[in-house]
Amino acid sequence: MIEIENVSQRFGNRTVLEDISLSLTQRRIAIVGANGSGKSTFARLLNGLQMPTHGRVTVDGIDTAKDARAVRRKVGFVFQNPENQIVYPIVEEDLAFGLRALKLDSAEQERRITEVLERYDLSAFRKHPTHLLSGGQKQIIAIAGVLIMQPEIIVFDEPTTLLDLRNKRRVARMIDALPQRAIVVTHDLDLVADFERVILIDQGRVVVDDRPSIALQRYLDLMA
Ligand SMILES: Nc1ncnc2c1ncn2[C@@H]1O[C@H](COP(=O)(O)OP(=O)(O)OP(=O)(O)O)[C@@H](O)[C@H]1O
Repeated sequence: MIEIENVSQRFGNRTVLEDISLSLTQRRIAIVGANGSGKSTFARLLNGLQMPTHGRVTVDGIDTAKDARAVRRKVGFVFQNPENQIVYPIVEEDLAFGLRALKLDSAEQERRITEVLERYDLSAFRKHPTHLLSGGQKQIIAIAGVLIMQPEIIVFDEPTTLLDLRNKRRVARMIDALPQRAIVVTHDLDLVADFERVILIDQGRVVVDDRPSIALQRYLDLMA
């Protein structure tokens, strides 16, 4: 479980998140809000990419500010732009990169790479140069690179923003099928319409925390 206790985030003298306390337990949670409302900052706090200025974030009791590495083993993070995530020139090398940190033996690495490529119908791309993939393919490979680590929770920061309709649907299906818990920051309201919980952030504060039918309508009202 992710526990956020009295968290505020400041950059210089600017307050981006103000006194947020939440327990994130549901299987599918969406974070929505206007541009600049603080959603990505919130997401980055959840796996220790960002430490809170005030308060604390814990994952199963582990404080992100004390052991970010242990937290990152539990909480994977998918960036909006896969260019931030793909580092190696060949698909299979990129997938192997994260696994090395887990110190798995080579047979287990191989098993996981084959399994994730098969599961997402990507086997033909195994030896493919990553820079020749389309934007949509890059995003799918970037997500596969997080899933292969088998984190318990996955945070997605606007995973469909750069994608065409077909790839948006593909990523939506990937998220839907995940056995893990997922927390998704998005402007794509269709993506999260069936989620269990939607948190609306406005000007750094949680203004609605409810089921989608209520929270998404409040978001639409706020944007009107
Ligand atoms: N590292 C940083 N240093 C300074 N300011 C930052 C930093 N990270 C974010 N900010 C500022 O915090 C505010 C909130 O940014 P954030 O990216 O969290 O918003 P967002 O809700 O995700 O926006 P969008 O929907 O446009 O992606 C912005 O004004 C941004 O410029």
